[in-house]
Parts: sequence; structure tokens; C-alpha cells
Amino acid sequence: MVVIDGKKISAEIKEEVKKEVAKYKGSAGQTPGLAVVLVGENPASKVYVNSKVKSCGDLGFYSEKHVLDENSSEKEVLELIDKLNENEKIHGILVQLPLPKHIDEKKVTNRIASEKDVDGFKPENLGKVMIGEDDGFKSCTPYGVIELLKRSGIEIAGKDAVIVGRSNIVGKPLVGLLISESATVTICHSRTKNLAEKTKQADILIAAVGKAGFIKKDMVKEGAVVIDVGINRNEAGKLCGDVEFDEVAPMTSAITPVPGGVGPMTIAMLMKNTMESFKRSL
Ligand SMILES: Nc1nc(=O)c2c([nH]1)NC[C@@H]1CN(c3ccc(C(=O)N[C@@H](CCC(=O)O)C(=O)O)cc3)C=[N+]21
Repeated sequence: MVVIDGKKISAEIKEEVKKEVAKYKGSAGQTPGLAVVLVGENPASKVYVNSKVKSCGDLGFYSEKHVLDENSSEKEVLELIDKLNENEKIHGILVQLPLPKHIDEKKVTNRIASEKDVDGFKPENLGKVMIGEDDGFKSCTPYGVIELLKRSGIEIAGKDAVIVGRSNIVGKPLVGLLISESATVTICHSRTKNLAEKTKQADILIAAVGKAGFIKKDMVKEGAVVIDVGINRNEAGKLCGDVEFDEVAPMTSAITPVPGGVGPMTIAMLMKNTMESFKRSL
């Protein structure tokens, strides 16, 4: 059994992007730029936003952090996005979710110019993932899952992949990406009948449920690869995944831990998408 080191693989990807950034700086004097927008005081969001801004600094990106008051109106947020859409120094715009309840998340994310939607949240970008077109942006977490598998030498073609969770930002884009890699894909959710029967079919099992310890050993096939997308906090406030790691890990051929698995990959792929956006803008 291998514990897949997402921290190490994400560091490799960031190193590759950093080298590329340096190359462009030498010639044209241009730099990829990411704008991160945070509305309100959600403590977890603050931590994530700061780690994204820090990654920008590490890689030599230009970055802007826009912090708006919790009580900002939807109109103010939309106006900021309009300005960032026009700003030539900015190649990627990330509005940290969740937004305060009085603001329509869909309306806000859809206002981001498609060519700056480095989260890959817009319908157009999800659509491109589904039809296998490569000139959009893949949603960062699913993109990170695929990179983790590939860079760990795990074959995807012809494998039975089972995803638990049907969100627009993880489960659904994963369907498109895994099909493009020639996996046979099953997607399960809260209304799925005989869930364990289906998850036990998986050569590659991807948990994106959002419930701590949801995947137990009687749901996993011996020798499967298990990818844990969950980020939950247990009663003690400790970060934990959707998989009951201690009992499941010994029966797998490879598994990702939480923390140190998919999470760091999400940020690495955000950087990669922003780099890609910058290159397309030249
Ligand atoms: N517009 C938008 N885009 C996002 O990509 C987005 C978002 N909103 N809102 C919140 C979620 C969550 N998310 C994570 C990114 C990295 C880690 C990560 O690096 N986790 C580390 C541990 C971090 C810790 O210790 O708290 C790990 O798993 O090892 C986790 C979660 C991005 N999100």
C-alpha cells in the first residue's frame, strides 16, 4: 500500500510553473496575475485565501487580494469583478466561496470573464470539460485528482472509477475528466441504492461527499485506489477526509491522506490554470 504524497506532487507542479514564470519574466517582462476576492470574515476562507496569495509570491506571480466587508452588497462585488475583468495585469479571478448568504454565488461566479475563470466554475468551462475541449479551464480539485493519479503511475484507462458525490465543482467535472482518460465511470450520491455494492466495484474510488469517515472498509474492494476529496473537521476540530483512513488504507493499493493529499493539489492546479491563462493572453 502506498500513501500518495499530495504535498510532494503539488510542490513538483508548483516548481514547474515557477520555472515557466521565470522564463517569461526574462523576455517580455510579463507576469501571470491572480486576483483573489474574499467577502466577509469566514476564518477558514481567510486561511485558504492567504495560502493562495502566498503561493503566488512563491511562484513569482503578480497577485491582488481584495477583502470586502461582510455587509458588502452584491452590486459592489459585481463591480469589483467587472474591474478585474478589464484589468490586463490579471489573468485569473478567484472569488472565495462560500459568499455571505445575501449574495448570489452563481451570479457572482458567472460574472467572471470565461477566460479568467481559473476555478473552472462557469458552465462554459464545465461544458468544455464534458466535451473534452482543452481551451477552457478544468475545475482545480478534479484536475488535481487526475494529476495525482497520473503522477503516481496509476493507470486510468479501462478502469472502473466510482465517484461518490455529484457536486458541480468536483463530482460532475470528474465524470468528464475520467471519461476522457478512458475510465468507465459511475457516479453515486445520497439517493443511490446499494451504495456499498457499487463502491466495491471500483478500481479507483473517489470520495467527495463532505462527511467525515463516510467510506468504511466494507465499501472498498481489496487492492483499490482510494482518493479522498473530503475536507471535514471532526469533533476535536481536526481536519479529516471522507474515508475512514485507518481501517481502509491497509486494504488499498494506494490512498490519499487528509491533510496532505488532494487539498494541496487544488492550489497547485489553480496556479497552473492561471499560468495557462497568462500564456493564452500573450
Ligand atoms: N473559489 C473557490 N475556489 C476554491 O478552490 C475553493 C473555494 N472557493 N472555497 C473553499 C474550497 C476549499 N479549498 C481548499 C484548497 C486547499 C486545501 C488544502 O491545501 N488543504 C491542506 C490542509 C490545509 C489545512 O491544514 O487547513 C491539505 O489538505 O493538506 C483545502 C481546501 C479550495 N476551495
